[in-house]
Amino acid sequence: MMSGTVKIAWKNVSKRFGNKVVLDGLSLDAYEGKSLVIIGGSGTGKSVAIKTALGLIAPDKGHVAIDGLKVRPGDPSDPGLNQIGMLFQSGALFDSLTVWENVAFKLLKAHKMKRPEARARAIEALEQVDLEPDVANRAPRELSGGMLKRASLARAIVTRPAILFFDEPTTGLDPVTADVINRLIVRQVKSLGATAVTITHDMASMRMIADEVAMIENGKIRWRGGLDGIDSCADPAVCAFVQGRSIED
Ligand SMILES: Nc1ncnc2c1ncn2[C@@H]1O[C@H](COP(=O)(O)OP(=O)(O)OP(=O)(O)O)[C@@H](O)[C@H]1O
Repeated sequence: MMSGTVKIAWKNVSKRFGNKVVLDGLSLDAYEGKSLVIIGGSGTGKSVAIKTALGLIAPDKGHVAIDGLKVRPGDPSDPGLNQIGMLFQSGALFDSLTVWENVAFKLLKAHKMKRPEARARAIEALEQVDLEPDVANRAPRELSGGMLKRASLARAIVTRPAILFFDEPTTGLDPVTADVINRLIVRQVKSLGATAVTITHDMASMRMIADEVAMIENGKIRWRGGLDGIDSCADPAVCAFVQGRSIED
């Protein structure tokens, strides 16, 4: 088990939709400056867990704390929520704005930054995801799928957030773009000290980016540990999942 300062803590979080229990007393810590990867079968509540930390879904029971302070869902002044950069699975950009305006959206709107400075920051973020500065003035519809994903990632990191959430960042990407994304996640954590929480089904990506892995099953954490625990098959269900076998095999 890891030690250090707890940045994000899910404390006994439960959430149901109708009569479907999705999270059932989920408790999990994400440590400062570390990369936590969440794995688990489809529909087990991984995205819902992240959305409770983003303040987008309010738990029925329990709570999420950032820096020891309870997150206030929907409150734009919440100090924890303001530290978060998020790469959504869809990663949609506004087509009415240029790429740089999309990337700098939060700097322009929330931080009220002047346009030349915000544009320079956007170009810097685009460079970090290996996109050329000439992409800045283009419309999102002129970009390929992989370039869009990179631009969405640039938007997530442009505010230099202390916390980054990635929901399936490499899904549907070619191996080269997936590698850029993986390296970027590692760089954000290792050089900039960010805390990263990533949901992924991509086991190669998990191996590249994880300091620790947590597996969700039936709305709670089934297992957590390092990659060594996966390789030594500390929990047969986890190693079956990672190897892509059903547990009956
Ligand atoms: N806003 C909502 N209203 C109703 N049901 C929801 C809502 N959000 C999620 N769910 C349900 O909660 C369950 C868990 O969804 P979630 O998106 O967290 O799964 P996941 O583990 O991220 O799955 P996947 O790996 O397929 O993305 C699903 O059955 C989903 O339909």
